[in-house]
Amino acid sequence: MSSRNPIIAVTGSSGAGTSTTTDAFEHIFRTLGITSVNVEGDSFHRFSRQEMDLEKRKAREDGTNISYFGDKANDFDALERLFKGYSETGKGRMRRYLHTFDEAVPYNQMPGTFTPWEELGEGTDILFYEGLHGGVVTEKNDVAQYVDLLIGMVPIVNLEWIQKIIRDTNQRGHSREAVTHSIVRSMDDYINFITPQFSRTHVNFQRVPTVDTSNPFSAKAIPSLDESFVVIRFRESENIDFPFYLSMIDGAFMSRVNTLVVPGGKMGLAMELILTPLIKELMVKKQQANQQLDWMSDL
Ligand SMILES: Nc1ncnc2c1ncn2[C@@H]1O[C@H](COP(=O)(O)OP(=O)(O)OP(=O)(O)O)[C@@H](O)[C@H]1O
Ligand SMILES: O=C(CO)[C@H](O)[C@H](O)COP(=O)(O)O
Repeated sequence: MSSRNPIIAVTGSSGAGTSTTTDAFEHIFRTLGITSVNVEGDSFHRFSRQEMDLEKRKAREDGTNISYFGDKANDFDALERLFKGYSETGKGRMRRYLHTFDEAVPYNQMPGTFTPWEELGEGTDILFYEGLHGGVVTEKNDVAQYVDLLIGMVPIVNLEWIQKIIRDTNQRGHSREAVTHSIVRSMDDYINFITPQFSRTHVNFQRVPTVDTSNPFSAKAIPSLDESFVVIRFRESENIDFPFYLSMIDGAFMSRVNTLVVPGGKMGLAMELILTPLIKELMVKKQQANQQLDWMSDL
């Protein structure tokens, strides 16, 4: 963690809604006049789509497994290096993984490829990461230690699968069977690398549908926000102004001493009310750390 160069990470599985959540953060950054550098977790995959297909085939032949949730297919060293480097110097390197033709055409590349690495950070206030591994800890890597504000985006698993299946078939050109197969193939890594992160987060936003999602593999549409509630769990409940949230968010209630539940339609408002003071606090600490540094260099 670093007061001078804070890192915010939204972590969640594929299809959980981390990209969608970025809009809420960008809105808060704009309102507070914060310049952020946005890093997409998928850019730390080790392989292009074509290479990954080959790796999957090799793993099948060896009787092993590889998935985008695990350490074989992602470069946790590089992710940890970026977080460490940014927290120390406010700089680092990033690239993008291009999923669709719409994303790839401006770069004159094919979907499933990476853009070249580029330098980032100069003149930014905050690094904002959204992706699969913002809170990952393994025997070899500890990415979570550098994150100042870690947010979990975690729909209940049936909803997560529906979101993934519908997004991957409609927007990324995969067949329903291929997406289903990738969910099955990823299960071990899901349990070992993805879910443990949600016990390290400062706040989790868990969307729970109020419509039947019992067969996610046959779902035709994503339950809407109005067809869901959002369960918001805080790691520490001291200093959290629950009475304020309850008075501001129509239909909100507490289900546990550290857990607020809001109607799905109020998710954006809840995110703004909850995250704005946390982000402001990071900025105040940043300012204080910089003032201290200036003061020391004047001595
Ligand atoms: N709160 C929500 N209400 C309705 N649909 C949602 C919500 N959040 C996400 N979705 C839908 O779920 C799908 C997946 O969301 P998104 O692309 O943000 O996931 P992601 O976590 O960024 O996935 P990946 O890491 O694989 O890119 C999208 O089609 C998005 O529109
Ligand atoms: O969302 C994902 C992981 O977060 C994708 O499964 C991964 O990025 C590979 O993408 P594609 O299937 O478009 O090649």
